[in-house]
Amino acid sequence: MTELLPVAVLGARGRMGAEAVRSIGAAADLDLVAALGRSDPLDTLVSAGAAVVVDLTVPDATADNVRFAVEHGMHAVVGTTGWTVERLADLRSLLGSTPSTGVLIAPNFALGSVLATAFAATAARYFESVEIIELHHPDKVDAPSGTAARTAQLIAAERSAAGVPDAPDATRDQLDGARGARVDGVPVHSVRLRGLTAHQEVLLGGPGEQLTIRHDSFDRASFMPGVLLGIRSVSHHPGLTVGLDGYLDLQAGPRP
Ligand SMILES: NC(=O)C1=CN([C@@H]2O[C@H](COP(=O)(O)OP(=O)(O)OC[C@H]3O[C@@H](n4cnc5c(N)ncnc54)[C@H](O)[C@@H]3O)[C@@H](O)[C@H]2O)C=CC1
Ligand SMILES: O=C(O)C1=N[C@H](C(=O)O)C[C@H](O)C1
Repeated sequence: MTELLPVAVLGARGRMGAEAVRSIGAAADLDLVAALGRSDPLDTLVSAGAAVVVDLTVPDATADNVRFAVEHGMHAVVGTTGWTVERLADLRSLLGSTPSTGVLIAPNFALGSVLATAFAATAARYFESVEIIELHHPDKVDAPSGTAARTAQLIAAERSAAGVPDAPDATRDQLDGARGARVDGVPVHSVRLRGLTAHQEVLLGGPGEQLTIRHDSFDRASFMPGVLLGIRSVSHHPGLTVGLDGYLDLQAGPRP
């Protein structure tokens, strides 16, 4: 009989955590050994024998949770936002001392979102202007979304590598925030609206034309295949991977 993979969820009573607990519980190859909330001690991960820890908590807690997991020889699959450049650097250096441990930081687990971000980064080489609008439920604590920040970073890197000049913007007179926040120079606008789940549009403009790349998660079920893929794959990807695209082959196959 094949051994089940022991998995623990942090943030298990949150919106995403509860969905992940259900999906892991329904997976025949996974064994949910712990489902922890905010006041449960992290030592439970060790006594439960978790091999993979899934972090779906809050930006203030996630870095310490992942540090604990790595220091105790567990792989981590992280959906929580709040991973600044400094936090990622600290994690990379920690992982340097445990080379067989894998950590996946996935700003978005939905396949469509991962693809939309990749398409937008490619398209951004060819358009003069690019702006991001992300739209979420009003219970979200962070803005801009992790997905929008990641998309902006990838867009900026592609534009810089391709030598695309900064998008022109003649605005001189504005109310604070009217032009959004800048992430690596890319304007990001955050909408919070009851009824929404998680949505993003990348607007690309050139002379006489516009391309809009939009992704919608209508339900948190959209994130679950990516969470399960992360759990099953993380031990095969030692070190730090940022973005689920690191576990996917997004290149087009051979043409017929
Ligand atoms: N990567 C992805 O595809 C997705 C990522 N997210 C991100 O996941 C995170 C959680 O989102 P939601 O579930 O909507 O939030 P939520 O607020 O519903 O859930 C967070 C849960 O974490 C718990 N918590 C806080 N500190 C904790 C700690 N130290 N240990 C254990 N549990 C702790 C809270 O009590 C709460 O139950 C956010 O950062 C969100 O942006 C959300 C959806 C998809
Ligand atoms: O808080 C959410 O809901 C989401 N958070 C992630 C983010 O900030 O990008 C992923 C998705 O957008 C849902």
